[in-house]
Amino acid sequence: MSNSKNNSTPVDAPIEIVVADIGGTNARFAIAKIQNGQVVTIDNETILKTADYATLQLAWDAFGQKVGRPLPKQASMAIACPIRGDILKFSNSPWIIRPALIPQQLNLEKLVLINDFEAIGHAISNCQEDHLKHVCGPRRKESPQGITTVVGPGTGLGVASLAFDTDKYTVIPSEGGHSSYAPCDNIEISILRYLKQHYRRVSAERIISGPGLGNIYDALGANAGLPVTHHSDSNLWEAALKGTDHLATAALERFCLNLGTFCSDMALVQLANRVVISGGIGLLIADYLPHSGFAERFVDKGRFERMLADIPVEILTYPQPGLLGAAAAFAVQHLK
Ligand SMILES: Nc1ncnc2c1ncn2[C@@H]1O[C@H](COP(=O)(O)OP(=O)(O)OP(=O)(O)O)[C@@H](O)[C@H]1O
Repeated sequence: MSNSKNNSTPVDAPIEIVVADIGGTNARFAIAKIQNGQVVTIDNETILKTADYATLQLAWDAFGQKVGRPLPKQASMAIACPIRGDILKFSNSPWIIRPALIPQQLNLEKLVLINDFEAIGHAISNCQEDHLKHVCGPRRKESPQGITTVVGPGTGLGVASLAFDTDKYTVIPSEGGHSSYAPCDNIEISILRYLKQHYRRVSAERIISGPGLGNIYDALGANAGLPVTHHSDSNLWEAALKGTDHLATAALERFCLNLGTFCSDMALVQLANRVVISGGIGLLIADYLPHSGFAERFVDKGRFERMLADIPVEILTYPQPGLLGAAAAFAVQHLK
């Protein structure tokens, strides 16, 4: 399961914890076993729709019923919002979390709360190499050192950086997905113009996310004078990837171009020497992206083109990285 960088010699008794990855669309739960600072197993994986539950507590209870035995009294939760202040509000879901009340509400003795993208950072550091698929740039031959930029389109657009120092790593969360959308050509300027009619401010997340494909599709349609609007994100993604709707496929190609620009923008900001793409959408486009215009856009940075051409870009294909990352974050803290 893990090739964690933590070296611990004593043999601890294994402990079981609940791990959760709470996004804007999905609330994922599982039971993880941890021993000697390593994630040993992750079982009972359950994916619930956040929209089906009024609160985190109700979703937690539904998970408990599915497991069918009392849940462990320790938990690690990755949450799609900044972990700051007395009240945590999601950008893309009506759930509200009061960290001080959770232990009592969920009958917990120990709780670790981390940003969902911080969890992805831990997952990247703890997954096996075969869960990292090469997209473009040189193929990495050695363990990463220095800074890895992590970009994850899902319901929103997560961004973090991972700082590796010999056998240790630090995850630095950010809210980079809310930086302003930067159009690169006339088509993208027309997409920005269209979206400005609907949003006071157009952040990168409005384009580079699951719902972003719908925004691009509607904008391309409106700009071409076509009477089209999309109705369901999942149908649109399916049509785009299968090639059954040529406008959806054009929107997907534009999505990949914008993802390329955004990834290299973030790599420059963080002075990274590696980029990893994650998120539900990363997984969805893992086979499409290497054959799209992504790579060309990634290096299209004027005087910095050669620097970007030397950066390997990979996609994290581990199926539930938020759960692995939440478990790994708990394991790191448990060792301290
Ligand atoms: N078949 C599908 N089912 C659900 N969502 C889909 C599907 N296909 C594409 N999508 C898009 O993917 C998004 C969900 O992505 P993901 O699975 O990463 O969710 P999440 O973890 O809740 O997101 P986040 O962590 O960014 O809040 C949806 O908002 C939707 O736009």
